[in-house]
Amino acid sequence: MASEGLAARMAAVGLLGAVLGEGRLMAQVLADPQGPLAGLPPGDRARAQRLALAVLRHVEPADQVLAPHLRKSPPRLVRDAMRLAVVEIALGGAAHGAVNAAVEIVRRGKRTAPFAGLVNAVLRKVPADPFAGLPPQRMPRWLRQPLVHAYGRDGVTAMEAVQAMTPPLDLTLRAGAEAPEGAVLPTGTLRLEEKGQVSALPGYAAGGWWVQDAAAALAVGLLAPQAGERVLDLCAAPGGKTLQLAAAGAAVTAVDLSEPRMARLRENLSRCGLAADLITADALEWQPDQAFDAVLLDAPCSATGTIRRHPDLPFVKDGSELPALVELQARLLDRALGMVRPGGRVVFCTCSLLPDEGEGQLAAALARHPGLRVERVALPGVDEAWWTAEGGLRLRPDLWADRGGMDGFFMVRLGL
Ligand SMILES: C[S@@+](CC[C@H](N)C(=O)[O-])C[C@H]1O[C@@H](n2cnc3c(N)ncnc32)[C@H](O)[C@@H]1O
Repeated sequence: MASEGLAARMAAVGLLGAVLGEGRLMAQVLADPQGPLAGLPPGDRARAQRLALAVLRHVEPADQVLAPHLRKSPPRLVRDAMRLAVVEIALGGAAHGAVNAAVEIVRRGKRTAPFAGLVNAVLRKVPADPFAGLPPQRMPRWLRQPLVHAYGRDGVTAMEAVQAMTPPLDLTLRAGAEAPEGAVLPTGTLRLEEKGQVSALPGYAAGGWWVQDAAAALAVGLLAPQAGERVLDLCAAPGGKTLQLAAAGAAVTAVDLSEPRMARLRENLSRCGLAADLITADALEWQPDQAFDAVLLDAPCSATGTIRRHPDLPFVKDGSELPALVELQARLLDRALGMVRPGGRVVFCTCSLLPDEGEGQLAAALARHPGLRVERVALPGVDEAWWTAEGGLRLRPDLWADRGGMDGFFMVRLGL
């Protein structure tokens, strides 16, 4: 008899194979119509995704639990099925269900079936609290090293502890909007612990809120758009910040290179009853007719600040894209500075933990543009300690750790 939840667990193991075995990003695998979730009902899809993400947050400790019981490494699918069972047990799932499912998944494959006995024997030895005393999963070396240099060993361990947690769901609210029940953070973001389906939450259809991490929501606060101002959102899609700018009453032009991402921005604007001028173009080439009062540049980056939401990233990326990204960010920032009127302002931000994509970009921009000033503005709920000596905001996953943390970001406002 197929055990309950088997289809979702098999799909989760399929997702793990795609990420850990084939080096594909989770977002790509989820969007693949032939991918491991093909044909699954929505509930199973969501469960499979949740389980795979949970395993990706704990691969290292799960392997530490399994290692003493394995003389040699079993085939990938067998290992992933065992990792899944260990993580389920660690997160409080019923051990018998998790173990039976892993055995069944392994039994179904011709090549893996001979390992069913081993899987059963090993998983029956897993204690009720398998991760007790184990450190959280570490970030890969290419990333950890510069982070230890920037934030110290304890700082990085604190970030890793938050990255091991399931992140809360953060919503940016419009004034007076109907919203689900949650905790309002000091910066105004509404935080929900229990997620479920986003589109089923109160107020979704009315469009009074949208999903956006608490840290990401601060960039628009820093820009402080005024009603009627002409604001350019450069690298805008899928548009969490575009919506904020439009909701503030600014006349927004949103530019992004990616048509599929722009389609999502269009949908988001339509659901929320907001408007912006959308332009699909390369920001390195596109030229506006007239300068803007303000520009928000949310530049493409390593996204290392979002690992708690995208735990696949450390297994897929190796840091080799970094030099090209750093160069692109600098070119985009120079473009942004050229599109704002004298006396205007630019906010530069990246969802990266790496100083090369944040503090380093600020230092380099100040050196390239001698007239540029860093502007600090009062932001409700923002701790004084989050500002850097140079006037940027350094946001880290371990800030508000007891409330569920926040994405890593660097942001700075520049005045011309
Ligand atoms: C960090 S994401 C932007 C997130 C967005 N601001 C938001 O709040 O939802 C970076 C974006 O930059 C876009 N991008 C990358 N290179 C670009 C370029 N040369 N010109 C325009 N957009 C670009 C990507 O398509 C991606 O959507």
